[in-house]
Amino acid sequence: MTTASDKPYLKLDHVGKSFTRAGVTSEVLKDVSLTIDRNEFVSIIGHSGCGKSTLLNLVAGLTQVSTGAVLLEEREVNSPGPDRAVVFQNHSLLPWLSVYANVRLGVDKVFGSKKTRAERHDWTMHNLELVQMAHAKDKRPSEISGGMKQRVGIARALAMEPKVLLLDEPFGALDALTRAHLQDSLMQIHASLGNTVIMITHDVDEAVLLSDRIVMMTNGPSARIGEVLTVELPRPRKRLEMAAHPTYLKARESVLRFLYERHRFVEAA
Ligand SMILES: Nc1ncnc2c1ncn2[C@@H]1O[C@H](COP(=O)(O)OP(=O)(O)OP(=O)(O)O)[C@@H](O)[C@H]1O
Repeated sequence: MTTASDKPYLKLDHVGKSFTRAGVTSEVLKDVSLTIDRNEFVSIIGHSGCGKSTLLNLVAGLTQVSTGAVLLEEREVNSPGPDRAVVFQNHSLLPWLSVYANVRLGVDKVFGSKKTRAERHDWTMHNLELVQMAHAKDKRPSEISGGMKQRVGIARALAMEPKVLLLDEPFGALDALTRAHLQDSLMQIHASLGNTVIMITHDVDEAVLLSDRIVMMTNGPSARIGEVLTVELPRPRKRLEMAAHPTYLKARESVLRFLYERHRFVEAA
């Protein structure tokens, strides 16, 4: 018997994407198929320029597929929507608004007719508290650090209660310590809210620590999924315990071998 839970939550069905510029067509992605379960945390890793952001933009609905389809709960995705929130590497907060107003903007957009003003205020504060930024609610983006801006960007995305959270190298521009703190926060948020997350990263340790599965892309052009690794580590995961865990080390080695042996990046001449 088929039940609702048997159906794929998010499905990339033979997705291809080409861009045409000045009459020249280049195929970036070719025949990418993947199904992602509700609550799953999936990382996408691959060399620079292989098409990771393109893939995320297709799921976000910011770009259209050339072939195949993206389906969320069996409905085709072909435009952006609040059910899929994106957090970019370069925090995209509105500089003239306070931290609070940046999050509240998204809350009003999604819940304007469903929640009262007081409820929208409480929900905004709740999400700022989730990322430990409530104390800075009245500050402008220029008055807070890069890590804090990224926290606010995540709060803004979470506050919209998206079905899928799309993270495009969210911690890429941060120092190692801040990055570690935010990774820990993200793991806690994922554990308590059970979001479905797709995260692009270049950081092998980040991918192994956070993910249920790691999708490894081949080099472009015409990039495809080369391998998918399931990370069989129990949760909650503690970074210090993981560092010496045999499963962690094995997963890390598999990803490194994929990237640096089997699909080594060769700079175009
Ligand atoms: N709008 C566009 N028009 C034309 N080409 C594009 C467009 N967007 C992306 N591309 C091309 O698609 C390829 C993949 O780009 P994409 O940004 O998806 O790669 P990436 O894997 O995310 O790279 P990085 O890791 O460096 O961020 C590149 O060759 C890029 O030039």
